[in-house]
Amino acid sequence: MNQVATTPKGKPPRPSDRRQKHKQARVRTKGLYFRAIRDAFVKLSPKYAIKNPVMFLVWLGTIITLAVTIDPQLFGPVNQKNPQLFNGLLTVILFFTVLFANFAEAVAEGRGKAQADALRSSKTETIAKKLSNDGSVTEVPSTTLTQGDTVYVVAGDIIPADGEVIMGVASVDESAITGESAPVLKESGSDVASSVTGGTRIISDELIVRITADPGRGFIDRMIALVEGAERNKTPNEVALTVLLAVLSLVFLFVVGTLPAFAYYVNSPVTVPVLVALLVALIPTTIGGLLSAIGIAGMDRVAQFNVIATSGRAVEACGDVNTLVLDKTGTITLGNRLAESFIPINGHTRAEIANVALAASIFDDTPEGKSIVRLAEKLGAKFDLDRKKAQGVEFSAKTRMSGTNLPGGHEVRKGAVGAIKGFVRSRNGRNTPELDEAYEKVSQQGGTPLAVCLDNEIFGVIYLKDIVKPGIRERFDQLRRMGVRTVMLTGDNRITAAVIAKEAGVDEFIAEATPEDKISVIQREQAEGKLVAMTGDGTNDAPALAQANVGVAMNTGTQAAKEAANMVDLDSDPTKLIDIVSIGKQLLITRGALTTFSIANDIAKYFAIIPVIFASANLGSLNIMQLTSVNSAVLAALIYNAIIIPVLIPLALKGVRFRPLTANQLLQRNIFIYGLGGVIAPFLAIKFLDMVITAVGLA
Ligand SMILES: Nc1ncnc2c1ncn2[C@@H]1O[C@H](COP(=O)(O)OP(=O)(O)OP(=O)(O)O)[C@@H](O)[C@H]1O
Ligand SMILES: [K+]
Ligand SMILES: [Mg+2]
Repeated sequence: MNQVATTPKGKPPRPSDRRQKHKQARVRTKGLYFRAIRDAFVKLSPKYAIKNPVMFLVWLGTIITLAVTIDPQLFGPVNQKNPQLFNGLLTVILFFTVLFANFAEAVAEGRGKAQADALRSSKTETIAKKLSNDGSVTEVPSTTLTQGDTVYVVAGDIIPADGEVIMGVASVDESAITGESAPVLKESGSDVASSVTGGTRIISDELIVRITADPGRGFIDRMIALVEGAERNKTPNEVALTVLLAVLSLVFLFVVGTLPAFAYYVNSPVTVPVLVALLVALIPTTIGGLLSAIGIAGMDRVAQFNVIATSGRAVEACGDVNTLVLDKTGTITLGNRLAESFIPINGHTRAEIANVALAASIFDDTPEGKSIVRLAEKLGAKFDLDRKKAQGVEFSAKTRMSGTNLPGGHEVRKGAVGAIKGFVRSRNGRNTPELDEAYEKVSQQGGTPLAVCLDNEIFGVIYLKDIVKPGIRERFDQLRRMGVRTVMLTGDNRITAAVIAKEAGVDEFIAEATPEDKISVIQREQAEGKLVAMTGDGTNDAPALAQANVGVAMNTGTQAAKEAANMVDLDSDPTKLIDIVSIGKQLLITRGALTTFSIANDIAKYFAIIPVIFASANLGSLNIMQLTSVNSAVLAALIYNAIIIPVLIPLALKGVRFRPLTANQLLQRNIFIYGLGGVIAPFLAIKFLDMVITAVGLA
């Protein structure tokens, strides 16, 4: 198996349609609506109903109208013919209004619940081979494993719990969580490939794993809770809107409450059921009924992209993001930085630099290191020394070099040109203009130059080739139109960074960045009041992921990175951050549009019904809509009020059509469409329903 291809950097970006497809296959949508209907009734219980103040008020109204259906004289004598028919119809309509709102939420939750079922079925209890300190193996149920235990797994076994590989190399089938059937290579020591997830299956070789999660606290457990919505808390924006809607409802309660006095004064008495109807027509039931569905659907849309958000708050925060911090290699570029050629300098031959580069890379496990070994061997280079006598010097983002300490005190190194210059200088070596020429030549092409040295002598430059992902420029343009600034952060040199930044069209770049720089860039943006999103995979990304307002960790990343982030991308595709930001924006826009529509609707309903109620007080000239009677006007308004909820469910779930515009442009556009539409729609619908009701003789 090609090891390079299994690393996240080497993984090609996948078209989103493929992502969508395999995801849908996992979730059985059959029975989704049946289940939602059942759940809509379950949610009638006061325990749930009270969480939505607007709909709770409608629920209370239903009980009042039911009471006056049973006893029309409950609130005093009424002189109305057949009050029971009107009150009964009203009760049914109000009941359906509540039911429709419950249904909207239940449909939104449905997909997550189905997904949770699928995940649960993959969570079978297994027998784990637990290792004791003395090396003996005991078989224990996987549910008894706790943090710090060590287990042994071999081909065919299910990995019993989340953990880090501490010994061995093996391929693992992670389709239970990612839906992707291609096996993933896991090995100890690697920053990105050492974490394993309980419930996945090892398909070759064997591993020793240190357990990192207590029972019931593993990744799959958390995923189940998340997709099921068990841990769904209202986001701050949602809470604020709920409060606003509740306050608005109280204001209308007050308005409607003072109406009888006014009606009495103009000698046009109104009955209690009409007051209830008027209240329900006025309070923002449309958005009240759809609000939580919009939020759940937003999280679900992120899940469709195979990204697990730890909270709705995280998805929503995406909608407010102003700055996107991205690294270069693997995010903006394809990232399978492979050695393309050796450029010898200072009178050395290609064979010489190939030999030194090979010696500097034999212990280097990074994709870059392995590709250098392959190229050098292809050119005939050999490492003749006893490997046991040599010692690898690992690459670190801080030193920006790696290499080997050879017997006899000789040191071979390769790394960023600046780093190698410093290394050679400290050993009294010389730097030549030839080096700068080679370095610039590679950088101008957007490649990464690595200088190669033996002790204080530089042999030349390795050209690591990398190319900008196709289509990335258009995506950054799109983000810019949405008002999102992109900042590229790279450990690479200034020239390479500038070339790639220009080609990709990022707004700003920072070259030769250390891991600490990532945090300080995020903090700097936040200090200016910006909301920052970033993606990362390594342990050294964890602090920056935690610092960012939206942190997306790669699933191939370390446990630390995944815990610090508020989203995990199961496909480990760093560019997905761009999609997530779009989804978050769409969520906020959808909520805003439907709120505008709902409130415009209610105002229109007010002007439709009020004149009819006061018709007998010689205010009939206000009845511009020429509605037939109080009863038919009220029934028409309330039928519209109920029906509009299920009509808008698809829009709430799918989100309003999204265009990359700035927040201001969008606001203006939406106020125009949804505000104006919200005023006109009820007039047309109520007039039509009034005619139908009159024609069939219901009022
Ligand atoms: N295996 C390696 N051995 C020696 N030097 C390396 C190796 N890999 C990278 N370098 C050098 O170290 C620099 C920093 O690499 P690193 O992978 O940390 O970059 P980064 O900060 O992650 O940024 P980006 O991923 O955007 O390039 C590289 O530009 C390169 O010059
Ligand atoms: K309403
Ligand atoms: Mg990197």
